[in-house]
Parts: sequence; structure tokens; C-alpha cells
Amino acid sequence: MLFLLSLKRIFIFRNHKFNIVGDVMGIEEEIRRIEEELKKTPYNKATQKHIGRLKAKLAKLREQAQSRGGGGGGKGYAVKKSGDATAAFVGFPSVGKSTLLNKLTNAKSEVGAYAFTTLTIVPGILEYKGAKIQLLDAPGIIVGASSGKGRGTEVLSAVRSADLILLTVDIYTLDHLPVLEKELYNVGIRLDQTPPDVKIKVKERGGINVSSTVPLTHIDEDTIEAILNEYRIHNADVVIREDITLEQFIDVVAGNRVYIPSLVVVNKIDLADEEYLKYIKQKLEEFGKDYILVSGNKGINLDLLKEKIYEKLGFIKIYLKPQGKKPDFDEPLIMRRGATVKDVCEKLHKDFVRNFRYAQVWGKSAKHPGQRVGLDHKLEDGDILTIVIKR
Ligand SMILES: Nc1nc2c(ncn2[C@@H]2O[C@H](COP(=O)(O)OP(=O)(O)OP(=O)(O)O)[C@@H](O)[C@H]2O)c(=O)[nH]1
Repeated sequence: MLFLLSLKRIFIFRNHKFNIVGDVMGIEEEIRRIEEELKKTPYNKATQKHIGRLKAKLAKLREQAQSRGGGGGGKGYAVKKSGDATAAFVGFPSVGKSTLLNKLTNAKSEVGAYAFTTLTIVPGILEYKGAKIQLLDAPGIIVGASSGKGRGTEVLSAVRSADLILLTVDIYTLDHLPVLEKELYNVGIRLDQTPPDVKIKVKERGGINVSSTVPLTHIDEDTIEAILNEYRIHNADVVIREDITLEQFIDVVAGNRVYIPSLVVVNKIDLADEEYLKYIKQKLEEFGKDYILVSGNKGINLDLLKEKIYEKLGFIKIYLKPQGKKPDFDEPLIMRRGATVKDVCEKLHKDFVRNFRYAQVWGKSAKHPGQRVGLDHKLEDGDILTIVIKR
């Protein structure tokens, strides 16, 4: 009897295990099959709808694969965000990420190791021009992460919440750049793009209605409908204000995409001679992203790297002026471009938004000196701000 019971248990266990493995394999195989088909299908008016449907399917499968891998979608972020913004080094092992992180973050700053299951993400603080920038050194496990392999998905989910991505390679591994970009793309990270200007309002009935304020040269209505149907949306009003691609439309429908600026950091420049340097620069021009050549070990261009990181993060300085007093020009508040009065209130004190009466602004964003504004007012670099709260 006991023997039979344990046999049964083993059988159930095996079966269960087999199902999970079988599912993951099934998804990966399906992803590969669709990728193959996409490669073979030329893109033209006649195939556009079919390609749209395939790409939507692919996007859905990738999401499934990642959720099975235990990461993806903003889950499992084990590093506490701190400072005014976060920049993450992303790259293969041994390109010099930890060296750069150690050189850029000052010795006084706290560098702690946070357990990340079997991995570690090391944060450090770079202080530059009054801004505190959290730098993350994500371990170099990237390839395959988007299909849920290894524990790379957990790292990528930390990267998803960064404000700047530093695509890091060394002078011998420039061909990693498209690989890194693709892996990030597959986990929903869009580098150097803005969210497409598309609104989709799902309705109860009435079919799909598409209206656009500009001519659409990459996607037609049939394709839009096919993609929506793939996501089980059969009734919706779609308003498009930009000449978007098919991929951008899928991004909007799928949601859960993050739009992050990037900077290519090429390390170990000390090892390149004149001729090789020329080759590197040409390769980087072809890749088309903003880049910087550095050496972590030899300390070449590290100040320039700090400046670039600062610039890319789009910091602005706001000078606070207590009511009836002089502005504080010594310690400006460091905010990000696009920040509103509400963002400033939130940074200053948790009760400021609730108790807010009005604000006054002097500077670029003000129509006239001392303009009275509300919480939604967008600030500009160098503005002087007075916040008046209820007593
Ligand atoms: N020549 C040269 N070597 C460097 C430079 N920066 C780092 N290295 C060397 O490259 C090797 C890898 O550096 P790490 O900083 O450990 O690289 P990593 O990208 O953090 O690697 P993982 O921790 O494995 O992800 C070390 O032996 C460094 O000394 C550089 O600017 N020039």
C-alpha cells in the first residue's frame, strides 16, 4: 500500500514537472517559429496585416515567457531607489562595469551589496553639480533574459526602473551593442524613444474606429484592427497623432513599456591605437546612439562621463524663496526636466501637496515675475519658487 502511494506520488510529481517544462519549451519554440516566419516574410502592403498579427503574437508570447522566468514587468526590484535619479550600467561580464562604478562614485558614498537571490546589484552614489545620482552595476547576465532564462530577468526588471541606461561595452566587443539593445527591447524597454501619441478607448460595441491627425505611412487600418483583435479588443476608438510604426502600435496596445534614454559607454580605450580608434568611431556612428570613450582603469574621460550622465538625466535647478524673503541661491533643489510644482512639493514634505494653497514663480516658466501658479505648473531650469501652504 505504502509502495503504491509513493509510486503514485512520484508519478504525479513527474507529470507536474513535465507540464511546466513542456510549457516553457512550447513558448520558446513558438517564439522561434514566429521569428523565423517574420524573417522570411517581406514587408509590403499585402503582408502588413499578417506581419502585424505575428508581431502582436510574438509580443504576447515574450510576456508569457518572462513571467514564467520569474522576472519581467517591474517585479522583484531589490535595490532601494535613492538620490535624485538612477543610471544603470548594462553590459556583458568583464567589460569593466564595476571598475567604472567604483571610480565614479566617491569613496565616502555608501556602496553596499544587496542580495539579489543568487545575484547582486551594486548601487553607489555619484555626486555631481549638486545632484545625487544612484549608479547601479547590474551583473552581466543579459542574453536569454528576455525569454526567461537564468536569473537575468530579475536584473532587467531593476534596469526597467532606471532613468538612464548606460550600454557598456569594451573596445573589443562593440558587436554586443545590438544584442544588448534587442534584449532590452524584448523586455519592454524602449531606448531613446518617446511614448507614441496614440489613445485607445475600448468600448462595449461599435467596432474599431481609427482616426489620425497625420498621414499614416507605416500602418493601415486593417493592420491596426488585426493587432487589436489579437489582444481580444473588438470595439474601440483609436486616435493617432503621429506617423507610428506597427511595433509602436503594439507597444501601446500591450502597455507595460518603459521609455528610457541611453548612453553608450565604451571602456578600455587605453588599449586602442590610432587606427583602431578610427574603426571604433565608425562603428559607433553606424550604431547611431550617443556615445563616450573611456578608460575605467586609467581614468580617461571620467569627468566627461559624469557630465554626460548629468546632461542625459536632464536635471534642472530650482531656487526656493520663502515668502517675503530672499531666494536661497546656495542650495538649489535638484529636479528632473518636466518637473511640476507638485513634484517639488512631494520632494520637500509629504504634507505639502495636501496643504498646498498656491505658488509663485520667477524665471523662464513664469509669464511675469511672481506669477501665481497651481500644482500642475511646469518648472524650468533656474526658476525661483515660493510655495504657500495652509497653516
Ligand atoms: N585595460 C583596461 N582594463 C580595464 C579597464 N577597466 C576595467 N578593466 C579590467 O577589465 C576586467 C573586468 O573589469 P570589471 O570591472 O570586473 O568588469 P565587469 O563588467 O564589472 O565584470 P562582471 O563583474 O563580471 O560583470 C578587470 O580585469 C579590470 O581590471 C580599462 O579601462 N582598461
